[in-house]
Amino acid sequence: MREIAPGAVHVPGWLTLGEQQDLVRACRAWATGPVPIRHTVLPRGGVMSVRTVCVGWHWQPYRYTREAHDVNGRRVAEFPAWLGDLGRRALADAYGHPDDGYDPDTALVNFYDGQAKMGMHQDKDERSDAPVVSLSIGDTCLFRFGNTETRGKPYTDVELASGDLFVFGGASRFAYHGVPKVYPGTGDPATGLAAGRLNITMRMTGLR
Ligand SMILES: O=C(O)CCC(=O)C(=O)O
Ligand SMILES: [Fe+2]
Repeated sequence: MREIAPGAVHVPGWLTLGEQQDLVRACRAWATGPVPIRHTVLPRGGVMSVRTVCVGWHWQPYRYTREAHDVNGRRVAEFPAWLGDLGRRALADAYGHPDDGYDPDTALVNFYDGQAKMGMHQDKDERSDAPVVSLSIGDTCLFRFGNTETRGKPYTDVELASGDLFVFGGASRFAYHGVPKVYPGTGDPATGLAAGRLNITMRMTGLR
């Protein structure tokens, strides 16, 4: 466990192998539908290198809706109760105190192949300042965690490996962060993911 910045905590190896296998299975099912996983298209036409499927609420830059209007118009899969339980347990373990009613209602499931990256950004489309809970499975990545003012320095580079938990809330909730690099071939195929990196972020949208 390491505090990267106030409210930002990295917990290496938080998920068991069995939990990682269960999450890989769940993400595989979500990736097929009702809204299939896809490369998100940005408003100015750019295409994200990461592939994303959403649960609970659909994120499309830069808002949440129930239906995936930029994919097939269908309503995304329900956010399952077990995932909320996992999110509360994650938060309690990362912060070392009970979760004060953390109730995530959306998860963004990102799949990175060996070339995929994510630029520095803030998670700020939620109407809530509740923490973001991030779980990583598969290949290790370089995760850059910065500050709330600018995309640039100061930032801290952290390696997120399979099973790692990262929580950012409080003073770090709106910090810029990104994934400059994935290290292909570093994951354990026993998770069920033969290649690439899976990242699941749970959030509270504040919507209803
Ligand atoms: O892949 C990660 O570790 C971060 C993903 C992320 O920042 C996001 O989905 O907003
Ligand atoms: Fe993010």
